[in-house]
Amino acid sequence: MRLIPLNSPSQVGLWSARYIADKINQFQPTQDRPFILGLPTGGTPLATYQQLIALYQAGEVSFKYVVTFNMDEYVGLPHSHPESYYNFMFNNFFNHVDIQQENINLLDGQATDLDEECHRYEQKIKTYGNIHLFIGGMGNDGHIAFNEPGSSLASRTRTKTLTTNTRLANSRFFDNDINQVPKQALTIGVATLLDSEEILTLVTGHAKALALHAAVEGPVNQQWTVSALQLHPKVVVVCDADATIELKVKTLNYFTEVEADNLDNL
Ligand SMILES: O=P(O)(O)OC[C@H]1O[C@](O)(CO)[C@@H](O)[C@@H]1O
Repeated sequence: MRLIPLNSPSQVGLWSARYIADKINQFQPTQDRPFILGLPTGGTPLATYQQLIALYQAGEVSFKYVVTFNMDEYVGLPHSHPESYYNFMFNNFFNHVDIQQENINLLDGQATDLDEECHRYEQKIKTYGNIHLFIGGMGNDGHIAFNEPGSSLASRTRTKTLTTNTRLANSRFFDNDINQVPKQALTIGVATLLDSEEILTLVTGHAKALALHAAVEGPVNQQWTVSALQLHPKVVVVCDADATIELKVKTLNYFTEVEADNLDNL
C-alpha cells in the first residue's frame, strides 16, 4: 500500500487527477484496447472530477478510449433524480469530457430484476478482463463502494441494504431528510473491487479518520470492509491532513518520508 499524505481536499483532487491522467496516457488506449476505469460518486471525488475535466480541457488527457464502470447506484431512484448516481456522473463528469456514451457502464437501480442486473454487470466487466484502475472513496463506517459493515470480503455485485449510519451521512444530499435516502443500493462486491489491477482510494475529512485507520492499520475484517484493501497488491490511498488524525505518528511519518519526493508542485 502507498499512502499519499496531503494537506487539503483540493490537493487530493489535484494529485489524484494527475495520477489517473498519467495512467491513461501511459496505457495509450485505442478503440480496440481501451483503458478500463472504475469510478465512485459522493462528495470526496468531486475535486478529482473537476481536475480531470481541467486536464481534459487543457488537452492533457482524453477519455475517448476509456471504458468506465461505476461502483454503485441507489435502488429505486430514477436516472433523472438529482441524487441518482447516474445523474451525478453525467452532471459532474461525463457531460464535460470526450467519453463515448457506449463506453459508460452504470448499474441500473430501477431494473425489474436486480439480481439479473448485478449478474449482467459482473459479466460485462469480465468481457474486458480486469478493470485497470478502480477509483474509490470510503464511508465514515469504513464501507468501500456500498459494502456495509458485515459484508463478505468475497462478495460480488449485488443488492445491499444500507445502514442507518450511511443513510444519515448521505441525508445531507437529500434535504437532510433520512426518509428520502433509499434503503438499498446495488454495489460491486469487495471481491469485484479486489479483482482490479490497481485501486486508488480518496479520503478527506475528520469523519473518515477511523475508516482510514481501519484501512491502513486495522486488522482485515468484514466490519470495516475498507480493510480488505490490505489484501490487494497495488493500492494507493490519497488523503488530506484531517483524515489522518487516527493514524499512529509512526505510520504517518513513515509514509510522509517515503513520499517526500512525490509531494512537490502541490
Ligand atoms: O465521499 P462521500 O460522500 O463521503 O461518500 C463516501 C462513500 O460512500 C459511497 O457513496 C458509497 O459507495 C462511495 O461512493 C463513497 O466513496
